Amino acid sequence: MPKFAANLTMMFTEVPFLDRFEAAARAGFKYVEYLWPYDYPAQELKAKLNLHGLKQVLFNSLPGNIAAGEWGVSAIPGREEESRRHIDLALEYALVLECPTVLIMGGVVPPGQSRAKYKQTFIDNLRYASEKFKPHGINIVLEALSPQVKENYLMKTQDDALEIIDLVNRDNVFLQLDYYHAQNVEGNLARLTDRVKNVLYHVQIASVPDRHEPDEGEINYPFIFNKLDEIGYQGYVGCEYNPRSDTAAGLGWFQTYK
Ligand SMILES: O=C(O)[C@@H](O)C(=O)CO
Ligand SMILES: [Mg+2]
Repeated sequence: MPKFAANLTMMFTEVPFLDRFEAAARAGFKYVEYLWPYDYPAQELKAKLNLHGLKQVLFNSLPGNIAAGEWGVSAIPGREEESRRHIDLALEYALVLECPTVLIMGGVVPPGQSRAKYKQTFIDNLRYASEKFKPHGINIVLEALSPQVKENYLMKTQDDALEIIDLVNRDNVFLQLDYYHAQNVEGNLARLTDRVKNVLYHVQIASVPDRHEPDEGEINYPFIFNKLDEIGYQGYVGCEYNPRSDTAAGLGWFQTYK
């Protein structure tokens, strides 16, 4: 049975961020993930996790200048120093939070720029991250994002991410499969799951097309959860969706899994 993690960036937004840990625990979650921890001291976040008996399973490296359209700097040529600062900071947080996995954000490739150069920059920075994280047993994941959410992101399909994982060629760099993005771009989710199973390390879910609870829309999630069991997936499943209304009221789908 999948181990579900509440995504505290999207869920429980009825309460301030630091109160979402308690709300997730009350709703029956044992695991949490969220985009970025950096607005808070790591020790303060760890205290919240401990207080509510939660384990942090994922967070991201910094995104760069979101207002300027950035979504990660680790693939941007000329921003290597900044990328490595982001990676070092992510490691500091991962150690305090005892978080086993960090998503390294790649970047948007502006139209007209060389995708090959962005890819190579990302590979170089990922090798830096891999070496830094390796002695601590921390893993890296890469995620493909659909254009609906982030146009011109370096990785749009799972194959884009798989190619980079292959070229990085390090044993602590894996795939984060977000079924919401995968359905937007690729579909064929059961076969896709089989195809990526050897590098699959984190999963995220939401309905398509509306990115709500996984109990509506065009993806049959009970079937996908069985599929994950069938391939022996041992990782976490992040609930990265925008609740239709009240988060707790929308958790009917979760009752059979907690
Ligand atoms: O799917 C998403 O948007 C997130 O998982 C994320 O990490 C943003 O890059
Ligand atoms: Mg995602």
